[in-house]
Amino acid sequence: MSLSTTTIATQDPAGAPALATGINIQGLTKTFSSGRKTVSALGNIELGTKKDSFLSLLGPSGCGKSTILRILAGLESPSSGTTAINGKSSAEVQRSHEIGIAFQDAALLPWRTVHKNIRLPLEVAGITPEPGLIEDLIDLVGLKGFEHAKPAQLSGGMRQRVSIARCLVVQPSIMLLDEPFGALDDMTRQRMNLELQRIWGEKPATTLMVTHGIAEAIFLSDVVAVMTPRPGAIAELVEIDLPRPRTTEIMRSPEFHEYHDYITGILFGAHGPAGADD
Ligand SMILES: Nc1ncnc2c1ncn2[C@@H]1O[C@H](COP(=O)(O)OP(=O)(O)OP(=O)(O)O)[C@@H](O)[C@H]1O
Repeated sequence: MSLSTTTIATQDPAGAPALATGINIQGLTKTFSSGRKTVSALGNIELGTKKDSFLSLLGPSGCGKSTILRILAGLESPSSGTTAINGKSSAEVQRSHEIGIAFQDAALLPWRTVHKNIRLPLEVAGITPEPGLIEDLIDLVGLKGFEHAKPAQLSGGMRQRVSIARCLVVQPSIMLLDEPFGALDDMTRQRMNLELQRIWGEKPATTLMVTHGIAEAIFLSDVVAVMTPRPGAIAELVEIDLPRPRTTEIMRSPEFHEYHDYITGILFGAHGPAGADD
């Protein structure tokens, strides 16, 4: 297919530093050891994106997607190699409270209201929210009227919205999203993808999203990094050259289908069934 040449991502961040001003991963490997057993999760990851671009990691189950995200977030340490986001190390990023993280499980505190769950990261950081910030976020994710509801009173989609709002409350310049809508039904997931695109469009942030959804990855991303089975490596970077804002109609366009077929070919062609959702 006629994919554009990659201009906002690189598999050689050291050789193309201008293309790695966002995510910058060089020579990254990760081996887990427990007892006598060792698992080589990541082979040798070289990956760079431009600041404020949206990158998705797509690949077979167990290829190390979440491990990359966790290392970038500073929740896991690499066996070798270096990572940086927006020119900062994971430790610096963590200290500066400019990172928003959301996981598949909304992981809300059940005894706190929507408002207080969203406020939590600021409390932990000892930061007083600007007046109106939490209310604006509640509005942004479409939860007006539910400020004082507890998680148990919300649907799964609403809980994920709270989780996204909580991710945004630190006004992140970096977003790390680990299958944020993986647990939702297709329709809710599509609505959430539209919301996420809108939110990201209003305040761009260097973003990495782990997903199993090929369509979701194409819809949201500037670049999709397709990974090989474990030990994970980047099979190919696919730049998604579709105009923004993207609408659900675009998902029915020939261009979208072309990307879908192309990525499916990388995932399932060379390496057999690879475990993507759609
Ligand atoms: N803390 C850990 N201890 C031991 N092994 C681990 C640990 N975390 C991850 N692994 C292993 O590393 C490999 C990569 O795991 P990871 O969760 O990064 O994959 P993934 O691509 O995100 O998978 P999935 O798509 O199924 O969520 C897997 O084989 C997993 O079992």
